[in-house]
Amino acid sequence: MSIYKIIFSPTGGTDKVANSFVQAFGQEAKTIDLTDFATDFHQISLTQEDICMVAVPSFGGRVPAIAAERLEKIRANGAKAILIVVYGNRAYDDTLLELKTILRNSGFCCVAAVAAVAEHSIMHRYAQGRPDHKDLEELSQFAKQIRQRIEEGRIPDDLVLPGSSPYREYHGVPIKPVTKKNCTNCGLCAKKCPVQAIPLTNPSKTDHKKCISCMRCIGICLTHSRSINKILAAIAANKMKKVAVNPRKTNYFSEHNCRFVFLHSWKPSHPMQPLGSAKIF
Ligand SMILES: Cc1cc2nc3c(=O)[nH]c(=O)nc-3n(C[C@H](O)[C@H](O)[C@H](O)COP(=O)(O)O)c2cc1C
Repeated sequence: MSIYKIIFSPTGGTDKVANSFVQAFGQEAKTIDLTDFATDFHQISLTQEDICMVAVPSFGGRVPAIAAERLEKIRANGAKAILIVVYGNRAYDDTLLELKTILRNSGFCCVAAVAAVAEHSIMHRYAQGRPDHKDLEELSQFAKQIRQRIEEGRIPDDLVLPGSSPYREYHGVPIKPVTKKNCTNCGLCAKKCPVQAIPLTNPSKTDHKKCISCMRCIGICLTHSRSINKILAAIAANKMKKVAVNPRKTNYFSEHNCRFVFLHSWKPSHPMQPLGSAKIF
């Protein structure tokens, strides 16, 4: 039996949440990086004994299309999946439901799910500093309970998750990173761009049609040479104010026919709120 972290985390927020799960399983995990365009995902074949934490951010209330495309290529052969969706305090809409559908089609057995909050990777004023230590402690408690359930063979035949189909429409956001004059053409952003939108030798020629605005190139640039239009970002952030400003709590799902499972030893660190909806993302 192997533990896998199957992850799409352009700027690291999703990874923080996934790691708290992986650690709670107390066994070293193998990483399958869904941002890596060079991996042949068709070659990945798992077994029924394997346990996988599958973690993606919510982009526009959906699974990022490129992550979905790569997940669909994996042959799971009944491997168990714990679904982890991370969002920037607006809403995750249909992301969990979509992820479940993708994973089931790839042959995963969906055991449990979580929707957690991390700092918004475009509008950093939302969910700043999250996941915080309370979030991570809660997540780790939940992960330990799920590990125990798996050991005892208590696996739901159908994990009931929020969301509806047809899924929320998402056509990307108009905020695209650009290159500043101090760029050294080192090529790191091109090598790490999940969708190969940046040419290796000329980052200023970024293909905005391919770009998914994931913000990875900004986060990893050693010379801080990539940025987004701050005015556009501020306008978008203001539009989201009503739905994203109050801290949301983590949602946990682990039982057949049960929407939110509150564990007895578990207390929410952030107030309950209805899922928000905003016109942008
Ligand atoms: C293009 C894009 C779209 C996003 N859409 C949403 C959204 O619909 N709802 C939300 O709450 N957060 C949204 N976010 C915020 C991310 O889900 C959140 O910041 C997440 O932690 C990013 O994952 P990462 O740090 O692993 O890259 C979006 C971020 C990006 C870059």
